[in-house]
Amino acid sequence: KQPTNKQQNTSRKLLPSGDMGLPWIGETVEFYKAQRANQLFESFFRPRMNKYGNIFKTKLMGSPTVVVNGAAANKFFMSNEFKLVISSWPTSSVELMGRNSIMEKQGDSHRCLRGIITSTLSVSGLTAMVPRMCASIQTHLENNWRNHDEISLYRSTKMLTFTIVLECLFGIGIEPGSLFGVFERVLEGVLSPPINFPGTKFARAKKARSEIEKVLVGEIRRKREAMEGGEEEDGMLLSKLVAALIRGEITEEEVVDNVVLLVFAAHDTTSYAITMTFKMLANNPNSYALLLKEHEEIARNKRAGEALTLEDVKKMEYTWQVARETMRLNPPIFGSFRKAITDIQFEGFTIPKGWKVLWTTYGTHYDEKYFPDPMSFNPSRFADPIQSYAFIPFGGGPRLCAGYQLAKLNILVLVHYVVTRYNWSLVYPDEPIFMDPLPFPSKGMPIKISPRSLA
Ligand code: HEM
Repeated sequence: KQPTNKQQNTSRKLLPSGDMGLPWIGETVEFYKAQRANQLFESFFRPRMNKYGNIFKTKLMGSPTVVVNGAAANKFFMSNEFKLVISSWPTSSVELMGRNSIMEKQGDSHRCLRGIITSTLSVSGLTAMVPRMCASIQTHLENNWRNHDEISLYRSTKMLTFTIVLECLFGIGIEPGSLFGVFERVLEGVLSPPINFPGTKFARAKKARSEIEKVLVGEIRRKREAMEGGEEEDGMLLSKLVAALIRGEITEEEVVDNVVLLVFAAHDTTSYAITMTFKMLANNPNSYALLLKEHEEIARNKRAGEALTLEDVKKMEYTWQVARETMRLNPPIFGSFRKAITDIQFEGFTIPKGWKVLWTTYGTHYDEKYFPDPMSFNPSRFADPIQSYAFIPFGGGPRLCAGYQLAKLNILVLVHYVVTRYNWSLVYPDEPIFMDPLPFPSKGMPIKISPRSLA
């Protein structure tokens, strides 16, 4: 008896077949080529989804990998973290972030670290953070934007995000510019091949990582001494981590590795989200007019020099719709790998233990089933509830982005100060986006700026 179409497709998708490219490499070359050109969806995922459906098999970097798309698959694989799958990072990331960072943790130790990190982003944590963030952003604009008529928005937001994570989240004061370059060197190696020969990106990153370690260990020990001498926990993440260290719940290596990981997780993601938000606003003047009205109203109710509050940020509803629509169309992270820790049955498919699973943001963000007319920029679609697990720039389940609230604050507060204080325009409206491995504007998105005051 002939198998039905569905069965034919199913066995084809999951059989290790001859059209999967070379035995070890599989489709890795095609994948990387598409990634570098920021064409992962158009050149890699979409053609295969058209041919095989939302779930298909490929082979990437030596691993049989099942690519999954759609809200049901996202929900299944994300919420079954630790039960059926675990997150799976390349060797270079693990070596550079450290084996003790949250991304390598499972079960109770994951819960413990995550609890400490997210406790700084509770309502009371965020209430205290908003004025600190306003101060960091205004200082940054004062030092890097004032008296300039052109700046690189991407470069500027990278430096700013770095400062915000250290100053506003951890409470580690830094000299502007110091450590930034060293961290950048670590980040450049995070997804490069793990070849530790002099001159390779990975070797440079390893060296930079040990420089950072020295500085951080110094900070941690100073903080520990002060807290053991009676200094109160100040609500910042460094003091919360050191308090847990003193209580014996975590180790010094865990503190170091998680500082490095959080800077990494925050850095290119938030700065890309911010630069693309400005790009979308430049290309959609009607949206910009609405957004500007929202911020002018908030600014008019403030005295000169008065910082924003969490209440003000909550009023930036349309701006958050713009930012979400921007991340739907331009997700900073294209997806993430998992490893099956047991044989998995999903929608009639069997995914054997040890295989990789790759969920992608594009697969649901560009699906008209969830987002009608998916390629058009329409921020107000977020005025209505969105089906769960269809909008996933921050992932979902137990590994949902732990810095989601920080990223949101960073985007909204920066947009506020820029649009109320500057006229701006893109230098290259059609600037291409590259990926290595995260997306970035190829020329750093220069913008022309001039000061403006409220009418
Ligand atoms: C627009 C900005 C950001 C985006 C798009 C983003 C996206 C993501 C995504 C997709 C994940 C899940 C990865 C997976 O499932 O494998 C994730 C995890 C994570 N993110 Fe973010 N992120 C952003 C900003 C931040 C910031 C600012 C921080 C912290 C300072 C942060 C910290 C983390 C951490 C710690 C995890 C791992 C959570 C865990 O394993 O429990 N992220 N992020």
